[in-house]
Amino acid sequence: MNFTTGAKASELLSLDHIRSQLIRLEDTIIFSLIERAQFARNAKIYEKGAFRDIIDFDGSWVEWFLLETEIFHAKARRFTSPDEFPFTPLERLPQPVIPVMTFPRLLYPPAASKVRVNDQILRFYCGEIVPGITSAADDGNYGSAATRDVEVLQALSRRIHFGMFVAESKFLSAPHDFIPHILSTPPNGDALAGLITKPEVEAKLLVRLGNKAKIYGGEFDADGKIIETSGMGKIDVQKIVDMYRDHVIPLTKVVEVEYLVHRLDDVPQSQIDAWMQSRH
Ligand SMILES: C=C(O[C@@H]1C=C(C(=O)O)C=C[C@H]1O)C(=O)O
Repeated sequence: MNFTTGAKASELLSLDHIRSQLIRLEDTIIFSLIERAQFARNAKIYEKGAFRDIIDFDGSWVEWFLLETEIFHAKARRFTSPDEFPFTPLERLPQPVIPVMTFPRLLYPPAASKVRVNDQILRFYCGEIVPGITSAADDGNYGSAATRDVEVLQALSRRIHFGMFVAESKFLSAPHDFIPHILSTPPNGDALAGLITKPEVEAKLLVRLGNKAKIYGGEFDADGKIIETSGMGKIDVQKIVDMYRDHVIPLTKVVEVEYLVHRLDDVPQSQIDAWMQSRH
């Protein structure tokens, strides 16, 4: 999200604006997956310790790429942006080498600081998505494949953690709907999930995603004439749709609910009372 346009927090937190950002992120994720699908699975790059003798690192080749990439990006202040959530623990990342920009405060920090699902993203992407979009071979392109993996992982992380902005937007639109379920003991996660779930939005997304993937994966001849529109020449389009249905959307909703569960942490009772009064 571009936070430096001078737009007001209320504009940045409008649900329509946030959803437009999610739609734009579909393009990034589809193209990044198409790029990864160019290379073989190269299963060795996901095995922890497989390159230990070469890189002196106990994790996988891809996890090493992720660490080194995020260390470099941290120097360029990437992770001071409100919608960036590194896979690498913050304490392992260096400080920016350029002055940090100021951003409008959109999320509620005591809630936002408690929601991180990058481990789940890494697990489903490496374990299920890569095998679904690559040939079960080893072409030796370990650097190229890992570079594309990092791009997909970072885009998926932004997309899924965007659920916090969605949750904040929905909360501020009707706090009285959410507060009783947040304050119940234990918090009523199912009720919160029911409030944030919009089946019609999800259904439209999956149709749009499939159509985009077919077009983006299409083939053109030397004269620019379209010769293939199934998208299957570059990637198994259905795997992209399945990824959103089975992982991206469900994990985004987990982020929304987890954020809401902590949305009243340290909030003064007077503010909660005022929100409850606002329902009239
Ligand atoms: C992101 C939203 O919240 C939920 C999650 C969605 C998703 O991950 O695509 C879509 C609709 C909702 O069920 C939203 O309402 O736009």
